[in-house]
Amino acid sequence: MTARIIDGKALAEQVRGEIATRAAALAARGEQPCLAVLLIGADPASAVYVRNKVAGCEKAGIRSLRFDYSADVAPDVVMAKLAELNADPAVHGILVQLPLPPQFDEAAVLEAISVEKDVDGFHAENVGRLSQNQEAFIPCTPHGVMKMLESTGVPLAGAEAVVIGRSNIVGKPMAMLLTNAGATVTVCHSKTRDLAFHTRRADILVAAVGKPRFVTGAMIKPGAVVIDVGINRLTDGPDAGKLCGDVDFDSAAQVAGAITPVPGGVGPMTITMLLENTVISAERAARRSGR
Ligand SMILES: Nc1nc2c(c(=O)[nH]1)N[C@@H](CN(C=O)c1ccc(C(=O)N[C@@H](CCC(=O)O)C(=O)O)cc1)CN2
Repeated sequence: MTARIIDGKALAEQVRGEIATRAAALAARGEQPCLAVLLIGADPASAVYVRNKVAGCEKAGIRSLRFDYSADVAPDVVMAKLAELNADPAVHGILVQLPLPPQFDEAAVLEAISVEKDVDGFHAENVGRLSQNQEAFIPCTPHGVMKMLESTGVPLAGAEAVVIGRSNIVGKPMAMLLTNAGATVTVCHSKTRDLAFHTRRADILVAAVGKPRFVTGAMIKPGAVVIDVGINRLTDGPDAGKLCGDVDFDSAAQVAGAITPVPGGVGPMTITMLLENTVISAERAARRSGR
């Protein structure tokens, strides 16, 4: 079998077109969507992601505000900026790019963002709402994965889904979304005994481990949908300098029914869902002010 490729770049383009239409309609009603992005420190990957978020906003007709801080900035300075942005009615979305330097208490920073403007969906209240299947901002990467799964037409209700990874950003919200959609979900992680026993049972396999080419074809059920959330830069070997996922694409594509590539899979959908959450927040603000 050779798997069908789930093209995240193409899907992202299509969804971004719809987002731009919604943003233009809001602007015409006097509520131009606006996203504030805070980048702390000089992590090169974070700088790329923030640049891409700002560029994505511009293309979709979303205003963006960018605030850059040195790695040694005092947490109080960032907290004061968040309070200012929370109070600004022209700002609909606020995000702090992760990871943060060590002097920061990540949970405290994420909780300092207003729940209504938490377009990353990392605030504990949004996480709680998602776990109860209530309306909430959904974290962008797992939300993008759900859109990709929908695009394949694979039935989620009753499916066996296995998520490898239990991070707050991807693994846990991914498991909640799949559960809410009716899948039977197993969450595997570094302490899981006999990982392959679980992965080989999965109709839907989501890999978010952070280990290059960790999931091989031998660990995949024939015909499964394989979603690769990993983004790893290889440091040695013939592919040094290249990006790869957590899935060994070549062997996995021989077994899976459908698979996401890296790059060009889940990554582009992550930023797309951020843009959508910002537009949703602006639509709610417009409704509240009767526009
Ligand atoms: N505040 C947040 N911080 C982080 C998040 C997040 O959702 N919110 N997620 C990740 C990083 N991330 C977005 O911030 C992100 C990662 C990757 C991509 C992407 O488009 N990847 C491309 C490859 C890009 C490259 O060349 O490096 C791809 O997979 O095709 C977008 C966003 C951690 N921090």
